[in-house]
Amino acid sequence: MHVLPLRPPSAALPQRILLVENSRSYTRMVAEAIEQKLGLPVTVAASLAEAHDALESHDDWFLALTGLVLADGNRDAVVDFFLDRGLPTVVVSGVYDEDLRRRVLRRQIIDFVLKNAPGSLDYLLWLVQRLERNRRVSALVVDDSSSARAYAAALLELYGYTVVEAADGDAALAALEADSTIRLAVVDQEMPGMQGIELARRMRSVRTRDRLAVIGVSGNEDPGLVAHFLKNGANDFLRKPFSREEFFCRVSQNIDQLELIGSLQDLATRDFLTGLPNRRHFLEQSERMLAKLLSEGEAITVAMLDIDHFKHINDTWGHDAGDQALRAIAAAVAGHARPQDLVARFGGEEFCMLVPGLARDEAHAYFEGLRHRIDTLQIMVNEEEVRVTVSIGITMATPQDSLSRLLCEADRCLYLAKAAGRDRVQPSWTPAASAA
Ligand SMILES: Nc1nc2c(ncn2[C@@H]2O[C@H](COP(=O)(O)OP(=O)(O)OP(=O)(O)O)[C@@H](O)[C@H]2O)c(=O)[nH]1
Repeated sequence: MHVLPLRPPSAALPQRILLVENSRSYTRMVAEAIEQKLGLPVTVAASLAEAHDALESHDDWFLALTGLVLADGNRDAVVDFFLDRGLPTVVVSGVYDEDLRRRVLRRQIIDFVLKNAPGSLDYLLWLVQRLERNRRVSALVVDDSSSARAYAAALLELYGYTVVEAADGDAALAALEADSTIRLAVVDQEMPGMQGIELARRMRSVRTRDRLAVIGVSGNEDPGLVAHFLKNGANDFLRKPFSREEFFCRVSQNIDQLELIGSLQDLATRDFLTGLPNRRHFLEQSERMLAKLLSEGEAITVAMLDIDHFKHINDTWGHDAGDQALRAIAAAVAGHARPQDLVARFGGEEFCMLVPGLARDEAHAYFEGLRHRIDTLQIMVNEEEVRVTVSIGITMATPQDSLSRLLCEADRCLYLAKAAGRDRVQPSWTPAASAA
């Protein structure tokens, strides 16, 4: 089904955050903000002893946020406590001390956040969300130097990314082709064979800017290098040697941008209520798919589906119940569709589908199956079961067909299905006796 990829459910990954601080007002504020704005569970502890008990009582830890001065330990003892347990850790400190900051960041601590600085809570929330999401992002590190590769890979892993390494351009292109989850590539310029700029150009020809961020890296002082990288498709550039903070900022900014593009694309192409592709997206996709399938001589069925007496559901159980029914039916439509089918919420209570590769009888049976699937849906509203039925009009493309004629014809059949009593599939042809 050509539904845009939904983000994999977060629930599959550990979500719990341990917040360790002796100031109750601070822990309350941070815990509330994380739970309400990010929807992640927070457990609060005021000492290492309480942190120990908390860690024992759950097994779904994702991150620790900790102060450095606690009743039963401070500074290195606190850092050791979390690092010994292998828990990704962010230090939240009440005092600005540059030596301390540097010392802490030399350890495997993710970040050092100043507690009372302006904007610090917003930064902390952004950081937690970024780290949470990074776990679903793969990053490719391309460098012929194994030590440089290991350095960048270790930093990316510290920030939660899944890392794929490549020692040259060809291996990088092969990795990119094999793994569609790679969203970020950190590419060194000075490599034998294909250099970084050429690799950036070739990567860009196979992955557009909305799907992959490329960061060029080089120790070369050549002043033209940055522009050269950017003109060849890189999004950003880092000069070696870079600090881990600079690295993290650049990487995060690029991934943030990629996500922003993704959510704008979602807004433009998805129906907000049901998550299905919207009418405009369906029409664009279908035009392209129809032309291709017709040229290949493939059978194509177009269907319009409308919920029966939907006004009655709204009037009887309320608009929210109507919305719930719409979501349930959308999920049934999406669940019935095969990977090659196009589906959309076409308007109010109307859905549309383009289904390739089925002969008349098969198409009829396919939509009968969908009608039955919706008939048997159990939609619970205020502990009451609401049943819904749908009417479906279907038609098949002829060799020179147009999308607008197919949609009109499916709509005409839908009207006939309604007129004949609803809860039925009405083909534009006379079904063989054994069909459906
Ligand atoms: N809850 C909810 N209702 C919607 C939405 N979009 C459209 N509707 C309602 O859908 C109903 C459509 O009603 P009608 O076009 O009269 O059709 P119907 O009641 O389904 O009757 P038939 O199609 O003739 O079986 C109207 O009451 C709209 O307000 C929506 O997003 N949410």
